[in-house]
Amino acid sequence: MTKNHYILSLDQGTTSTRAILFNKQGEIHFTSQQEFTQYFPEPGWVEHDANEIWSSVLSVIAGVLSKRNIQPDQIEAIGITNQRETTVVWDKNTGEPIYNAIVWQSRQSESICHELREAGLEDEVRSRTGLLVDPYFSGTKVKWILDNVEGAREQAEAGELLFGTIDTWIIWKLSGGQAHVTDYTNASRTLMYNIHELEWDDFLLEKLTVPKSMLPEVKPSSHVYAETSTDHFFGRAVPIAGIAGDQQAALFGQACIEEGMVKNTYGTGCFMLMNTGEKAVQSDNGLLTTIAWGLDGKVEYALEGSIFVAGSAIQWLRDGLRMFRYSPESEEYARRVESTDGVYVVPAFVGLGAPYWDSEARGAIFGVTRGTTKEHFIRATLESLAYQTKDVLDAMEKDSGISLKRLRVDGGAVGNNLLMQFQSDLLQVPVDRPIVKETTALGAAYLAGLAVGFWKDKYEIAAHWKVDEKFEPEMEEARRDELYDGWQKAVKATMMFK
Ligand SMILES: Nc1ncnc2c1ncn2[C@@H]1O[C@H](COP(=O)(O)OP(=O)(O)O)[C@@H](O)[C@H]1O
Ligand SMILES: O=P(O)(O)OC[C@H](O)CO
Repeated sequence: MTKNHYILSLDQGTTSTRAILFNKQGEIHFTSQQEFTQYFPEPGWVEHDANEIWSSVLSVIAGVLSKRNIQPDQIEAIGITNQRETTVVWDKNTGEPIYNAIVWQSRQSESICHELREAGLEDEVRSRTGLLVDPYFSGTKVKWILDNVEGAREQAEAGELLFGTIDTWIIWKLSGGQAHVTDYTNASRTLMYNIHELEWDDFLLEKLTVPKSMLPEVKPSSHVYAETSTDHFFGRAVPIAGIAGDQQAALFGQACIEEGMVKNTYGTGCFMLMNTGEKAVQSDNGLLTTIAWGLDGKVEYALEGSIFVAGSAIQWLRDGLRMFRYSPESEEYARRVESTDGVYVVPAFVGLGAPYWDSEARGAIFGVTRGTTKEHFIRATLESLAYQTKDVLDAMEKDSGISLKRLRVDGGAVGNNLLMQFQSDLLQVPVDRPIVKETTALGAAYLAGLAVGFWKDKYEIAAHWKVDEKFEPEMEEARRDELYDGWQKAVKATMMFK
């Protein structure tokens, strides 16, 4: 009997690591998932242990292979997708990280950003990288590590340290230290990469005082970068053939391959991306310009609205306030009330991202009365995901001149039907949830599969996309406007309170 063949996708997210096997039809054959520790050493700081992340990768790979008795020769290639911007610096000789991974959400490099702004570098940063001066991106995190870890700068200058986003770290480990590599999408999130010239930017590296010797080689998103070292349990060299930052991977997995197509992912944060084709559209409304992928010998771009806190607000209700035990229960509670009764939660726990970019804002709650219950509170927190999405979509429509016809959605929180319906009501456009919700992992699998001939081209892939449920707008526009007006006032007040 002939054996089935698969692409193994490794999705290293902010809160968990997943390994998913995809078959030729782009369907999930098996998934293994593991959560790992979140460290909050100071208010507004978020860190991970890079070694724990690596262990979680090994454990989920073992999970998919052993549970389904998959032989390594059934894996045609590996695709990697990752939480972006999260920064690891390690010693080239020992392979040991010299500090925790500084997570994309973390604010500890705000004072470095302040200095860059004071030095008048905002326009240079924007025109070269498509990004803003904000602690979100990797560049100031690398500088923070070099400035704060004893001996790090000397070691970096002696060429002994390597920097990587999580894709780079995982490939370094999987290849037994053979490959120090990333792809265009991840490089485009570092604040150190020129997205037009497609090279590390010497001017910005000098301003950030980051030695170029630390940086990985940048390659297309679909490419054979390395092979797994036989030390790991594959027992044979499996090609690592796809890399994309998780939001770009989701854009690809959602088959948003035509200009003007948009997806929104509801995970820890919320990220809306619009494919802008070969044009790098610069935003006048607080969005980012980023590389969508490097494929078929060219680079395509996207406009992005990055929301820092989305599903993590639900986790905060669950773990911080202990309002329920499982995130999906948020829907049951929210359904027990007709509305929030005027309560708004602005979850600016680590500042506000797009389109406001206010690093110093912190979370706020408005409209609380003696009649406010836990149910109102939960509903208001869920609704905050949809309101933040509307803020970003309005900016995107202005920048692109395109008005959205439908929104493709994915990520952990799209299982929440109340949220999806409210999102459609608020945007007044249909929201389409696909059958395969793991579009991030799927996008990385597609990129890897294309590099090794498992799939022919992106059109074959796009034909796999199928809708599971469509949410149509039901709310009257006047009601929608009234609700959104309240949200805008709440955000304004949040930003004033410092
Ligand atoms: N039914 C649900 N309703 C609301 N939020 C949910 C629901 N299910 C999961 N979530 C949230 O989604 C997030 C997990 O999504 P996921 O895409 O796995 O995140 P990430 O890739 O950022 O780690 C968690 O923050 C969780 O609280
Ligand atoms: O891990 P996620 O899915 O929340 O994604 C994180 C983003 O890549 C941050 O830019």
